[in-house]
Formats: sequence, structure tokens, C-alpha cells
Amino acid sequence: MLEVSIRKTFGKFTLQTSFTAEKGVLGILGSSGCGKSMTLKCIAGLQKPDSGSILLNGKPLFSSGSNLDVPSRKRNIGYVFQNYALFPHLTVSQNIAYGLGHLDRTQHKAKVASMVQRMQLSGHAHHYPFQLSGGQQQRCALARTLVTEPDLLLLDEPFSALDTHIKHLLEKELIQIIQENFDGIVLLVTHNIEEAYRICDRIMVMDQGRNLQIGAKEDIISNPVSLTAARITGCKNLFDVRVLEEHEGHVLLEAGQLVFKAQKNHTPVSRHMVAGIRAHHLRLHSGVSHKENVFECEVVEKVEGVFSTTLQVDCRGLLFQLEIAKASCPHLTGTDRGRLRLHIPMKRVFLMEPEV
Ligand SMILES: Nc1ncnc2c1ncn2[C@@H]1O[C@H](COP(=O)(O)OP(=O)(O)OP(=O)(O)O)[C@@H](O)[C@H]1O
Repeated sequence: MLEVSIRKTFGKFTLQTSFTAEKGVLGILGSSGCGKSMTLKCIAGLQKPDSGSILLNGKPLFSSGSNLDVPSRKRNIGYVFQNYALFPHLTVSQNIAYGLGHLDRTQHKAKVASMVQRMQLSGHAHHYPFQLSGGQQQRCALARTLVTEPDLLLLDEPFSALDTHIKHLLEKELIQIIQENFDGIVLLVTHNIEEAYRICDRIMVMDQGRNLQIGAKEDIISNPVSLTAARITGCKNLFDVRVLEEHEGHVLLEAGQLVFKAQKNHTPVSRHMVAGIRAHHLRLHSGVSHKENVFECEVVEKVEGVFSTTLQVDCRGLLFQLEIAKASCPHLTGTDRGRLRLHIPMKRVFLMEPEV
């Protein structure tokens, strides 16, 4: 287990974070400059926190109280940087061997050869980084790190420089490599919720140097703790609401001209709140519907993607954004277009305190 509780100030910016991570992939999600990379650097020993402690599998790596600061090279942590940072003048084998300086040559060779094979780089062992594709470079960078058998793997935006198609392929490959070759803790820094959701088991949401929320990814999506956490995790529909009625399991909300039901969550109910619903949780119906929370609406904007359609609909003066899989909205192209109805599934609405 990784246990982090640190504070570090850089001019006007202060990183103050406490969290734990167990085996599996924890995504650190936040916008640019919120302190994601700084968190990784402190854990790796590349930056020294002003105060606090870092423990990895029970072993202290840093403790301001005991004046302990284990040097970076002795922490047994693997760090894969944004651009992979391969040594351009070394071949694939030499790059992979770089971290193994302490082993004798026979052991050295065997380990590198095995890693080259596991990462499917056999035909490229003597190639230089500039002769490799993006995917091969990523595998080489991972191989160089995994060959040292780290207890913790830190990945800092490993796909940030790649185009969407390659990104998806490499994401899949990364998940597979980790599952097959690494049994430890992984921290993955990203500012992309989709990426975090696809790759990670748990997600930590960061803002301005602090962690706002940490939990299972499904929970982060269905119950963001605050408006900021909802925004960072990509929620497109956020409305100021007035609570008209409070019942045992649900509340009746008013947003402008619209009155709809929402299931209660862990946020204590107050008179004025913010309600959120994710674009992919909203539904469109054509014709009559007897479901609750169904309202007539009009399509204001429609953007066709390859597999899904993004819509903006006007529902009694409120604008909602929807993301609908193409296969599930044939009525959008039909003659029913004018009689569309918006369904707001009450279980999908989450309530939050307004932020001042
Ligand atoms: N060496 C430094 N000296 C001064 N300020 C720094 C230094 N390194 C980082 N900072 C500041 O600390 C804050 C957090 O930086 P950090 O690199 O951790 O952000 P980030 O969340 O990883 O952002 P990005 O997604 O853009 O990489 C930023 O405001 C940055 O300006």
C-alpha cells in the first residue's frame, strides 16, 4: 500500500494532499497546474515535500518528523514520463538495460532479453528510439521501468502527445501490459476523465493542490462530492435548483420552469442546491411516454460523431446536453423530430451544495 500525506509550497502554489493507494490503477485527475505531476515527483523523490510522510508497503520513504528522505534511486519506484524520455543515443536493449547497473552481466542480459520478448520488441532490440513507432516507444519505456521490478509505477500522462486512434490502441496495450507484467500499485496522471475511466480502477480528483475526492470510478461518476468535482469529471448539465418537497427517498426540484424528481444522495438537503446529470445518462423518447420525469423538448443543436450524437435540447427554457449512441436514436432522423421528449432518470441526478 502507498500512504501519502504531504505538503509542499512553490511560491503561491501549495500542494496539500493525503491519500492511500493499493494494488491496481489509481488515476489522478485534474486540470492543468493542479499539482498532479508535483504529487508524482514528491513520491518518486524528485521533489522534497516541506512536511509530511510517504510510506510504500509499510516502509517510510519520506518523513519530515524523522528527518528521513530516501534518495530517489533507492525508492524502487518506476516513473514513465509524458514523452517516454528514452535515451536517443541508446538502442532499445541498452535503454532497457539502463536501470540494471547493479546486476552482473549474465543476469543483465537474461533480464533484458526476457523483457524485450515480453514487450514484443524482439525485432527492434538494436533499433534506436527514432526508428520506433509511438507504440514501440511506449513499450520500450515501460520495459525500461518494469525490468527494475518496481513496487510502484508512476505514469505521467503517457498518451498526451498521441492522436486519438493511436491513443486508444496504446491504452489497451498499456492495460494488458500492466495486467500481465505488473502486480503492484500504479498511479496514472491524466486530465482526461474518459481516459481515467477506461484505464483506472479508482480515481482521485484534484483541484488547486488538494484532492477533492477519491473512490471507485463508478462512484466518482455517479456521486461527485462538489460542483468542482462534477466539472472536473466532465459533467455537462449542472443547474441551480430549489427543493420544493422532500420525501423519504427523493426530492422534488424546480429549475426555472421545470419541476422534476431526483433520488436523494449523501448530500444533506437544503433549500437551494445544484443538480447535475451526465450527458450520457439523459434519454430521448419519441411519442407518448408514461415514465416519470419526461418532458417535451426541442433539439437546438446536433453534432454527429462517428458512434454517438451530441445534442443540445431546450426543455422549458433549460438547455440540456445529451450524448446518445447512434444505434439508440433512430427517431432523431425521422418525422417525429418535433415531438421529442427528454427523460431525466431520477436515479442519475446527483445533488450538491452550491459553491460560493
Ligand atoms: N519547479 C517549480 N517552481 C515553481 N513552481 C512550480 C514548479 N513546478 C511546478 N510548479 C507550480 O506548481 C503547480 C503544479 O504543477 P504541476 O506540474 O504539478 O501541475 P499538473 O497538474 O501536473 O499540470 P499539467 O497537467 O499541466 O502537467 C503549478 O502551478 C506550477 O506552476
